[in-house]
Amino acid sequence: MIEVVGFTKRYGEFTAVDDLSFSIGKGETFGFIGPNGAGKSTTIRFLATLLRPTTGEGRVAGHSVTGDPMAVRRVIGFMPDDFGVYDGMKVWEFLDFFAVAYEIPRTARKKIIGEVLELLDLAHKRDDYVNGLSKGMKQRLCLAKTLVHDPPVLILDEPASGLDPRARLEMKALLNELRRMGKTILVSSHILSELADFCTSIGVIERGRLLAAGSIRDIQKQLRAHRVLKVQLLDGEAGRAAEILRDDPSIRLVETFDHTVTAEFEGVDEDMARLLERLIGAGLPVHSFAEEPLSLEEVFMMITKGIVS
Ligand SMILES: Nc1ncnc2c1ncn2[C@@H]1O[C@H](COP(=O)(O)OP(=O)(O)OP(=O)(O)O)[C@@H](O)[C@H]1O
Repeated sequence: MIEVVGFTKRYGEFTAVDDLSFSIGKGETFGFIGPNGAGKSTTIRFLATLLRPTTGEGRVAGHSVTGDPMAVRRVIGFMPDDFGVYDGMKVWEFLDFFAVAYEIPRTARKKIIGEVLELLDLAHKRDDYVNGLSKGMKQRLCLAKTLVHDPPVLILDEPASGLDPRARLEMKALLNELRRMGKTILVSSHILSELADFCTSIGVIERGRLLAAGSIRDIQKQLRAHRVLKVQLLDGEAGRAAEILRDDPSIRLVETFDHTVTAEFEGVDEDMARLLERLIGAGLPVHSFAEEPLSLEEVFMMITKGIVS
């Protein structure tokens, strides 16, 4: 549904985005991750047909971003990172304004606006003035306006930025709902935990370059050499377990804390089974023995440190 090929954007001598390529399949939720200034908004504005590339091409639902921007605009819902709302406009008028811009016939508009307000839990605010809404509600309203023309693709630039924890959770639930509705979503953030739960794939961008892209599982697979093993024992036996682990060629770093031993593991699954056997065989009261899944934060740190590419 989204394809970016060799996108580069230069401002004078400065290269904001350098030869970026990635693609996003139908129904995927793609998390576009990178620190401030990495080039996320530049890429997003290009895909939203608001910024001309220095070089490169993009396609959304088969339409060329530079060749047929009007067709692209019809199939995307775009939420910018920084949006304004008009003074003296009511919630329903704001949505009606965008519905008119998308040439939705008058007869259909009322129904669509009602449905979108319902979906975004804003129905009770229908006749309130937009500038009197809380930040979280304004953010939801901006998401609502991206949906009035029922686009198959949503391009959302930091939709949860500046929200309090509760509003962030609500935004997350909404994005999950939109994914269930079959939308293809590109969502950017510099807060990883925000994306970890619901993205099917990610792209990591830093200083204008894409460091990794693909499904979270594939990226985690590349990191298999850096697996972490966590063993919990009953009272006072962590030291003895640590000794046994240290002695094994599949283990690198070992740390103990309280009743827990954490070890960096470099072997294969069979080595892990053998380790458990050794611990039990030595009579140690193993309470739990498991591989620690890598969090998205850890994956990101490894990628940006150049450990994987
Ligand atoms: N119009 C412009 N002229 C010059 N430099 C620009 C312009 N727009 C963006 N940049 C620079 O390009 C780089 C990428 O900016 P961009 O806004 O895409 O980053 P970002 O990843 O979206 O960051 P943030 O999370 O802070 O929004 C930054 O160094 C920025 O200062």
